[in-house]
Amino acid sequence: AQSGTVAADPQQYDQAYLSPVTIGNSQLMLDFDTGSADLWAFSNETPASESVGHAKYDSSTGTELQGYSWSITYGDQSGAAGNVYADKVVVGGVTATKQAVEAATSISTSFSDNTDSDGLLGLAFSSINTVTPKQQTTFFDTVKPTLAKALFTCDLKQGNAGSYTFGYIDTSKYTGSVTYVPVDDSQGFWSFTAGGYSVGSDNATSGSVGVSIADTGTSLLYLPAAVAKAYYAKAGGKFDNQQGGYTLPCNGNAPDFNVAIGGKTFVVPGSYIAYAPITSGSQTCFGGIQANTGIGFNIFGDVFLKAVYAIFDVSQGAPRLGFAAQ
Ligand SMILES: CC[C@H](C)[C@H](NC(=O)[C@H](C)NC(=O)[C@@H](CCSC)NC[C@@H](N)Cc1ccccc1)C(=O)O
Repeated sequence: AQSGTVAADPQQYDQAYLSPVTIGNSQLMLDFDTGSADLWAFSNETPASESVGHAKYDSSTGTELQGYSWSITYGDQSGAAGNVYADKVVVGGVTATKQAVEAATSISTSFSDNTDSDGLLGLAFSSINTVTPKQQTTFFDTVKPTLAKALFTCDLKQGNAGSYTFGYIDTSKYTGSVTYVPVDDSQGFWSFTAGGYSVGSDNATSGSVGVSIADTGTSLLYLPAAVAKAYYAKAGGKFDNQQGGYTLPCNGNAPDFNVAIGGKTFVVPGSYIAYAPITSGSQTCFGGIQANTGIGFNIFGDVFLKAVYAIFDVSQGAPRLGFAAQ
């Protein structure tokens, strides 16, 4: 049975985390994304003008799935599209001998401009994979039957290399016990329900954060508008239309954000919420907590995930998420 671990290297401000992946004979840095289910990469089929500075998948090692195609759009209106190959994919020593690899023939500018990332490796449920005429499986679903345990874990860090594991839980990566919560995979996401919250030291959690997805491919923590408002009221922040979100002082006094999941309280340090100066050298920071307006659910992105050890587990049949403090 297979198991393995791979580094997750942070970009500036932990905007995204990139991991080395071998596809055929190509070495690429991919953004592992539990919020989508396509494995796509810059390729020899991507226009040169769109792939400057990127490593590219050389599809000559793959077997083209004739007549297959893919096209994906993300919440930030970015996206990509292209053709499909079956090829060998290796992540941290775990091998998928015939994985659907989606070679991009067109890519939106936000991906072309981010030269650290050579594509995405989707880890949501394969039910939202975009390949037609026959939907394909994610890397995790492809290797799942061969894994020692049908699960993968995520250990992201603030400003430091973290890791993903496949097939095993690294008990040295967390403290205390793991709290498991049920996952509703009906929309293809790792969706769970978060409970009450509190700001700073006042521990009387109030309200209910509600339906949330765990999304390693989203940088920030998107919460109900009322919760974001309550946080920034305590943090001395304000909604800045020009910045398109809440900002707060970068002065190191941002209060922690506490949220109950499965009856256990997890703490997002205030230092993660003073996310990044709005312009370099500014004393005003863009907030790591923003309102989920227009999304319809909360997104527990990297600002939250780097505060915990997360276990994406289908070993029990029904999918579940495990969280532990790190
Ligand atoms: C507007 C598109 C909606 C959101 C929907 N798409 C999705 O839900 C896709 C699969 N997932 C996503 O757009 C989001 C989760 C839902 S947010 C509304 N996760 C993937 C995102 N983090 C990938 C990414 C990584 C780096 C840079 C940018 C984007 C659809 O196709 O209908």
